[in-house]
Amino acid sequence: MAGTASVERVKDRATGLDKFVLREARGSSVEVYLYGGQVTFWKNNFGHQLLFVSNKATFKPPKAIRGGIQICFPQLGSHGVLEQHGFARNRFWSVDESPPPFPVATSNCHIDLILKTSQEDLKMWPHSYEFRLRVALSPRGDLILTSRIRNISSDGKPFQFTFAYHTYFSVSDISEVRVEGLETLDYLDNLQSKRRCTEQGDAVVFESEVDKVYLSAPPKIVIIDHEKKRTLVLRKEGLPDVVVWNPWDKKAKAMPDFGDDEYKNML
Ligand SMILES: O=P(O)(O)OC[C@H]1O[C@@H](O)[C@H](O)[C@@H](O)[C@@H]1O
Repeated sequence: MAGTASVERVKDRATGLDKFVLREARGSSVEVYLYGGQVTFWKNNFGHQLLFVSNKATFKPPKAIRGGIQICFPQLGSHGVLEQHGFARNRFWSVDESPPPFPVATSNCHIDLILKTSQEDLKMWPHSYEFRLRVALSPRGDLILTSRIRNISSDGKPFQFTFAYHTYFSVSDISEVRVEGLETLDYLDNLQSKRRCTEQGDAVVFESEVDKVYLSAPPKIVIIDHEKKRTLVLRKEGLPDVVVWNPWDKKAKAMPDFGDDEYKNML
């Protein structure tokens, strides 16, 4: 029997935090927390959970939730004066009650969130902005994130920021995974002081720690998980670069909110 799509606000029992649960008629679902505006769960129409969340993730502010899709804003990584990956991932977002219209219609099953400048954040980052995030689930089970960032400072002075969807995908075994779409691209290697290199292989495979920023990547990237016999197709628009990161065993052990062996199951 086919159901209907729904969006429900619930208080998560385990974490005590508010989240939204989006459900589509054919069985897919998504969970998104107001904390961080973070998607932590995405199940497709075949019942597969596609995102990784660490068993050791703390859902306790001010620490970011280790897994799902973190919103890194206004700074990605350590490329600036702010804390690593900026502050948006550890702020409480609000529901955006009256989002401006979208140029093209998105799925009806969605939630609009917003993060605005606070007096406290102005001390660290003196710019007034509105960050609107729409999290939508399509009837096919696709997850679609759309971000709209607006400068609302009274003097109209432009500001710069970096921004990323820091996604943790769930994979069966990282050494059985390949990523297609990044071959032949130039990348900055964070493990070599951001040295610029060129990807040589015909796909990206994993045998050790990786922390690379692929420059001007194409709009379509494919993750092939041989063991799970699953192919995940990612499409992006307006975001040029792609970060590929896996901490591998040594760094995994050094992360307090990440299991020692969990690097095998995330990408
Ligand atoms: O521990 P954090 O702040 O969530 O960062 C995790 C990783 O995030 C990746 O995006 C970076 O490239 C890595 O360098 C970093 O270690």
